[in-house]
Amino acid sequence: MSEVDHLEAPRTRSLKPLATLLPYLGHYRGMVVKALIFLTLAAVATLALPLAVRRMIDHGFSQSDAGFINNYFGMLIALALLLAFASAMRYYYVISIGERIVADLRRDVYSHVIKLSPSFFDVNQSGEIVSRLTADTTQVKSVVGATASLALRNLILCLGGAAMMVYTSPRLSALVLVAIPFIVFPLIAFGRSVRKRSRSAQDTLAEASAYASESIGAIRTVQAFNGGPAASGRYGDAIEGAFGAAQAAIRSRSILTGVAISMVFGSIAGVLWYGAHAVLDGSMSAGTLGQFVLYAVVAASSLGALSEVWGEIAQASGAAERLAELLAEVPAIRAPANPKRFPATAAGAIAFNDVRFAYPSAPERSALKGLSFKVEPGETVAIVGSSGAGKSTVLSLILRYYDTTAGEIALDGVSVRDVDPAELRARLSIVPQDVTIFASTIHDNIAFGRPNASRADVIAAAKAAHAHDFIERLDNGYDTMSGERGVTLSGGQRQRIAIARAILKNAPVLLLDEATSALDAESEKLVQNALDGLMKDRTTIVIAHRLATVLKANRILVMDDGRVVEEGNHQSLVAKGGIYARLASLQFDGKELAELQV
Ligand SMILES: Nc1ncnc2c1ncn2[C@@H]1O[C@H](COP(=O)(O)OP(=O)(O)OP(=O)(O)O)[C@@H](O)[C@H]1O
Repeated sequence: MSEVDHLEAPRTRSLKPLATLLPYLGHYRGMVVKALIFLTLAAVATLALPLAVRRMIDHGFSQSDAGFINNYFGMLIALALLLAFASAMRYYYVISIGERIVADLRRDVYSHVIKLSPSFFDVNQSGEIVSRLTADTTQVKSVVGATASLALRNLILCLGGAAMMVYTSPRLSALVLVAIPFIVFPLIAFGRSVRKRSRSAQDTLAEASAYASESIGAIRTVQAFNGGPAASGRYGDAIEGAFGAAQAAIRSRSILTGVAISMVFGSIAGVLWYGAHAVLDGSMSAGTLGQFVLYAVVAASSLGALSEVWGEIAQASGAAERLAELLAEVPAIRAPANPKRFPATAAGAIAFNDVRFAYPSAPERSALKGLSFKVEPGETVAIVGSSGAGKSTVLSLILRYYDTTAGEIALDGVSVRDVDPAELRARLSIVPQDVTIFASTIHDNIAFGRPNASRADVIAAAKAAHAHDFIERLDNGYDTMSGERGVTLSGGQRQRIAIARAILKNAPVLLLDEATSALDAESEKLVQNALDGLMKDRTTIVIAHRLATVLKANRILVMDDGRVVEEGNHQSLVAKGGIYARLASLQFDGKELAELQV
């Protein structure tokens, strides 16, 4: 599947997707074998119990032999102890395997998802992906753990019970055989409807979860627009929808259970009635009838249990399919088979050569339409242009979040497509407009691009970013936890953390998306000073929103509709009276501009 495809609800109804889990089980062969041994042992012990019961009825009671009774009771207790031990061990191994596998699966799915390119996240909601990571893996866990063992145990009991029924009394078994179609047919019919309804309940719930995670993530916007009641209403409707779907599944399932039990036990009563007559006319011993009935109960109740777990297994199969889909996503951006290397000493020269590009999620609309420009090593180039001109796209393509549709982008003379993306990104630092602060310490946030950096390096970077003073004033200094999204930090502080992060990474090329949000004069000055330090001796491409930035740039590229339409410095471009002059007069402080033009 290509990465731009939207993930869809699973279509298959088979249990095949569960095969995805086999390689995981394979890693724990020893545990699986032990689980199977104890499972079989427990089932065999259960099946042996009726044999002892029959002996007791036929011989024990009739001969009134106390020693005989003692023997059989001793056997019975030994069997019960074996059953208890085997069941305990089975539980231990089976549940451990379930937990182990789901841990592996979660780790693999997360490691895979984190490698997928931005184009995948353009079309798939992050809430839905997280729901797969948690809800779907949990469902798989319940199956690999409890449910699979329950199914297997009941299968053994059902088959073993049936075999022992035939062994005990072929005549009565033939009667049961006649009843089987009446039992199996409704099971199959209802089983299907249960599966269909459960899947729709699951899908509805996934949608509701995605909505909840989106609105909780944007809680400020929701509250600012008094969107709470509307959001609650929408979520409530979604949950009611999920409840309705679950209710339908429950209804089918309870009908299934009721029908199965009444068919099974109805048949048993019929057979018992026939058997009782056989005992009366002397053609069968009471013990044999008792043994047969016990086996019939074992076989029938395990069949009933099988019908119940079937629904769960089918649900987990759907979950496994969704996870398999996610694991099958191929990252759109990968390292070539034989990646080229950049020159050992990084100069930081960037060249766009007739680059054309349309976002994979909107292939019919070109974002860049033949863009060419060069940035020399150490140069600072400001990009300006109206909203939607393609400025952020330029940065995204240098970072190779996406591949160009046509044309080439080169760093230090090597096409970005020909190198390992990790090596490319090691040479680039980005300070984005919307800074991400992870729920971690300030130290870890600064060291995000260099996790092994020493405290001294982190402090040096923070000082250069003019962030040290405010960090020192926090309760725990560099060890202060920033909130889930760094909510405790102000906009200017967050930006300085991002600048410190970039300084610590010390890459030869700096990509800067200037924040449009108005910082107060003091913050702005601090951020600007921090940036000046960062831009020194580095190739810098900056999406400029401030007059100070364009004045400092060696060159200004003016973009419009995916192309460079003007190029020069501030004075020459203002003098030209074109797009830049118009943009500048709107965007930058009019008074300052007027002074400059004098
Ligand atoms: N992830 C995306 N998927 C699809 N289209 C996109 C995506 N990001 C941007 N675009 C489109 O590409 C075009 C260029 O967008 P870009 O973000 O590069 O503009 P910009 O000049 O940075 O604008 P702004 O100054 O408003 O940030 C726009 O038409 C935009 O709608």
